[in-house]
Order: sequence, then structure tokens, then C-alpha cells
Amino acid sequence: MWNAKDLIGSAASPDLQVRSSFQVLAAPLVTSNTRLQPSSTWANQSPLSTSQPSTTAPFSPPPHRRPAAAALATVAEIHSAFKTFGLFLLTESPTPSLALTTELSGAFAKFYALPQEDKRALDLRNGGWAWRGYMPFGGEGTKDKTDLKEGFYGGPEHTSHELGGLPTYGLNQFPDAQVPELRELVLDFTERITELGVVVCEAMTIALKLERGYIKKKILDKPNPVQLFRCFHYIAADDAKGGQFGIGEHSDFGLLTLLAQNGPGLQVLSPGGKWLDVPVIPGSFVVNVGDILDRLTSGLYVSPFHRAIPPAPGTDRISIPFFFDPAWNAEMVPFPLPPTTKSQIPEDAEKRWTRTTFRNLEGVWGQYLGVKVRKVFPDLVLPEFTAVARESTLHKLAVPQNAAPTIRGAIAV
Ligand SMILES: O=C(O)CCC(=O)C(=O)O
Ligand SMILES: [Fe+2]
Repeated sequence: MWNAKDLIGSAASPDLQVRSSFQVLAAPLVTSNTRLQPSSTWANQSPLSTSQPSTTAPFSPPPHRRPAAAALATVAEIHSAFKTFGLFLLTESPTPSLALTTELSGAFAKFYALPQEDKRALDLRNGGWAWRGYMPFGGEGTKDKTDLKEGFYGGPEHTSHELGGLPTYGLNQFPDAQVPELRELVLDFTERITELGVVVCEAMTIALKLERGYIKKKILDKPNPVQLFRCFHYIAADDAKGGQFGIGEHSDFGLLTLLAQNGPGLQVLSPGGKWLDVPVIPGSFVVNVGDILDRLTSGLYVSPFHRAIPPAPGTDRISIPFFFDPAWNAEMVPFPLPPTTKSQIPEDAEKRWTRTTFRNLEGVWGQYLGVKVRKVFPDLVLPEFTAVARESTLHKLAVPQNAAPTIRGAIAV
């Protein structure tokens, strides 16, 4: 194990927003310790700044504008973790703070303890394509097996948004009467974890040697990343049944997943083919690559298979995965990796993709996400929609709508 000090630059520089130290625990999982000070919205920050000085001085930038060696070491560790396990554990992240995550998890424990009828009043079915609300036990499964979990789906409150009416954009269903604190906690957490997602993207931009700001500009900014908040509640398995999972083996669909958890259960398939327990460290976030990031990096970053085993008898578990996805209108074209990065891509990378729901890398992200949402809402008609993914087996809930939907907003094809 080693510790490095500050991730970036000196405190004297006002535009350096990330300071971090990084820790590598014993293989296989990389643990990093960041001290982040992101700006208040995801859109205007450039946290892992490699900015050049404003003058065109022919010599290297002044020290406070140069990424510190420790910063580059961190970036290299993230790069290496994503190329192998496709996953690392970020510890002591100040955003979202440990206090916020703990409060949120406590509020969800209250929510899940509510009578079934209170939870069912917030059923996902009522929320339409905003895809927000309560997902009851039995609502999801993996490969024909029902997952042992119930869940809450949410996201930023889109009271008015240019993509309003498109799937995943809309209003939440919160248990305001019974757990009034949950609303603010979810919304606050969603904002903070999005900031963390942006930080990881900035780190990846440097790691992949892409042009500065490339991922933010091409993938996140059209008009903003799709932000899918989830909280799952897992219960112990019924011994008699056997072979049950909290969530079965799968890879994630999107760009990055950032997950908090209050107990053991999550396992990742190692490059050597072994299921490994992902450690539970309070205040930490599991960060993993999703299928589309695997494709965008031409297979350099691995979207890992993972699963959650049910908690021990007499216990339960809460996890809070956040799916940080490309923007709805972001075009899915492979990152223009320079030769030194490209040369790191393993020859057999493409083999992984036959197991995902993707067919080709084409179109915009909304065309992939639309397929996923359409599985839940079979009557969904998306304008000029050409599906570019196969349907996944994950979603068991089908929510027929009565009337043919009208959707505002265009999908650029
Ligand atoms: O809850 C967990 O530990 C894993 C959740 C997960 O993998 C997912 O929702 O995709
Ligand atoms: Fe997952």
C-alpha cells in the first residue's frame, strides 16, 4: 500500500478544483482517496485541470498550472484499473460526503420499512417514462431469474427541461408524507455524485490522451449526462430455493456506474475468471466501466461482469448505484485514441461485446437507452427511432400505456 499526496497543483491556484491523494490497496481492487472540491454544477467544471497558461510562453506552464506528479499517478492508476478489472474503489470521497451518503441510506431504510401499500402508491407505473418511483420485489430479474430486491428509481427533478417528455426525463415520486427528508437527500446526492462522475471523466480524458475536454464536450454536454439514480434493498435468500441472486451476473449498460453500499454482497469477475468480493468501506464508491464506455474506448476499458449475492439470513443490504450515462443526443463514435493509447487495446477485446445488448456503435445514446426503457413501457413510440441495441433481459415490469404517446424533443439519427 502506498500513499501519494496532493493530486493536483497547489492550493494557491483558484482554478484547480481537485486535490487528492491516492492509495493502492493490495490487488485486485484499487482504492483511491480523493479530496475533491468541484464547482456547484457539473456543467462548468474542469476539475482535473491540465490547463495551459493563457500566454503562449514557449516554456512549460508555471508550476501551479501543471498537473502534479501525484495527479498523473492517480490518473495512471485509474487507467490501469479500468483496463483490467474495469472497476475500482474510491475511498473518502468528500463528494458526496460520508454524512450525506449515510443519511440517505438511513432514509431509505425507513422507506423500505413502510407498509407495502405506501410504497406501491409510488409504483414506477405511475411515473410513466420518467421512469421514477418504487420498483417492487419481482420487478426485475437477470436471465429469467427474479432478483431478490426492491428498488427506488429517481433522478434530478426535471420540472422543465429541454428534453422533458423523453424517457428518463421528468418528475420523481417521493414519499413526502412518510419520509419527508428523502426528497432533498436524493436530489442533493444526485447532484454531488454527478460531479464525481465528471471528475472521473476528466481523469479518463487525460489517461486516454484525448484532447482536453473531449469526453465532456462530446459525450456529456448534449445537453447533460443522463443521470439515473437507483437505490436497491436486498433481502436474504430463501434457503429452500437455492441459486438466487440479489442481482444476477451482468455488465452495466452505460458509461460509468458509481455505487455506495452498506454491506457485503457485490462481486466482480476478475480477469482471471474468479468472483471476488468488492470490499465495503464506509464513504467509498465503487466505480465501474459500463458497456458503452467499453465500446467507446474500442475495448481498452473493460465493462466487468458483476453480481450481488443476497445478504446473510436475518440481515438486509442497501446499495445506491448511480448510472452516469452519456447525454441523450451524444453521438456514439469511438474515441479518437492516439496510437500510443490504441496500441494498448488487446486483440480479443471485441469478443466481450457479443455478450452485451449492443449491436453496433452507431446513432446517439438515446437510441440505446430507448430500447431499455421500451422494454418497460412496450407502447413507447419514439420519433424517428432506430434501435441500435438488443433488448436486455433485466426488466420484467411491463407498463402498457393507454394512449399512443406524444414525445417532445428530437432524436438525431
Ligand atoms: O447493488 C449492487 O451491489 C449491484 C447493483 C448493480 O449491479 C446494478 O444495479 O447494475
Ligand atoms: Fe450492475
